[in-house]
Amino acid sequence: MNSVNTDDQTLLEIDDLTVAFGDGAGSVRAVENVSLSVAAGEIYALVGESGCGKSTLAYSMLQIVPQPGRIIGGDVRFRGRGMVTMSKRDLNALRSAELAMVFQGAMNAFNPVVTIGTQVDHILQAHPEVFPDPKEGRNHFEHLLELVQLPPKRIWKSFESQLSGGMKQRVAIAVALLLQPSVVILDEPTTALDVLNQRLVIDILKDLHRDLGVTIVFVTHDLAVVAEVATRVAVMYAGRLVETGTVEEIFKAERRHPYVEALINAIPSVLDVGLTVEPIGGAVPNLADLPAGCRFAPRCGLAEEICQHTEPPLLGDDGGHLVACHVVNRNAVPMEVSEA
Ligand SMILES: Nc1ncnc2c1ncn2[C@@H]1O[C@H](COP(=O)(O)OP(=O)(O)OP(=O)(O)O)[C@@H](O)[C@H]1O
Repeated sequence: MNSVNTDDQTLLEIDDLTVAFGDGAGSVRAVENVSLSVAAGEIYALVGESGCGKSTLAYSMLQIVPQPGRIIGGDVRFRGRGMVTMSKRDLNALRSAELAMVFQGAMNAFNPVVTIGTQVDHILQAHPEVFPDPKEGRNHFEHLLELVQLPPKRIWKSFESQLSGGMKQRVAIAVALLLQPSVVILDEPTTALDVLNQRLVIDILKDLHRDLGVTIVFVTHDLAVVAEVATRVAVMYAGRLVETGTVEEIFKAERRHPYVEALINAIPSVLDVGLTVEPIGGAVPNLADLPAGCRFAPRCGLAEEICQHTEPPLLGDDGGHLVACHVVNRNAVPMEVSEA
């Protein structure tokens, strides 16, 4: 398991955030009343099955929620500055200086008709404030390519079509780091890769964190990756947070959300001893037709009467390990409604 950086300076705060797609009766809330905070130096994982709202939450961190999505409640703060009402100009400045994203399917992120080097030069020309001397910027990019284990000279002259999927993913990571952001957000960085490239990307994320000190937020459905890379975890289910805590708290805790328990049991590689794999029965509910009460109740072996009609609050202890489950929390005292 990984240690948590003791520098608890908060960089990114999600405060009671709600993001909706569509209007009126057809509207769904992909993210609902989510609060969490990411401290400098963390590797923060957003986890959950497909459709739980992870990507939407990640996009919210940069204020790039795609249409017809919009933030209808709460705020996102970077170093204490509210981003939801920030001017476009300030947002752009903040994004290029502090926040970068590697999108899901980064393989198609490049312009196919110009070389990678030319694309990097364009970024450097657009941001002379970061590297007044473009040579310095190029040297930095070469260094980043070395960190992502790619040959700088060859990559500089390459067109996208000359790179494998795994190489493109790593070039996309290097490009995201070009302007020396404080935080890089990666959406499913290992998902589209074969096993060898997944392994490589996991190692590279750890190296980048160690060598550059960059704060990493990544979206994944793979708890095995979380166990190996992350320091802190937020687990989402049907748009809501169901559990947050350090990696140790999530994997070792006795008080754990049944959904997280099920995710862990579905992935034997993250377990200490050889328990059998148990796929999670059922599916994430349609956000337009949510069950009353706990959203996980229809799939939950622990569900009781209260779970059928009352949404469980996220409750925690002083350590910040929070769980939203009536049954699991019943005997854990003292507890208070709290933010992650
Ligand atoms: N562009 C969109 N238009 C309409 N609804 C959307 C759009 N994007 C997301 N949603 C809604 O938000 C929900 C959550 O989507 P999101 O992509 O954030 O989930 P996710 O957990 O990242 O899933 P995945 O791993 O499949 O990307 C979707 O199930 C859908 O209901």
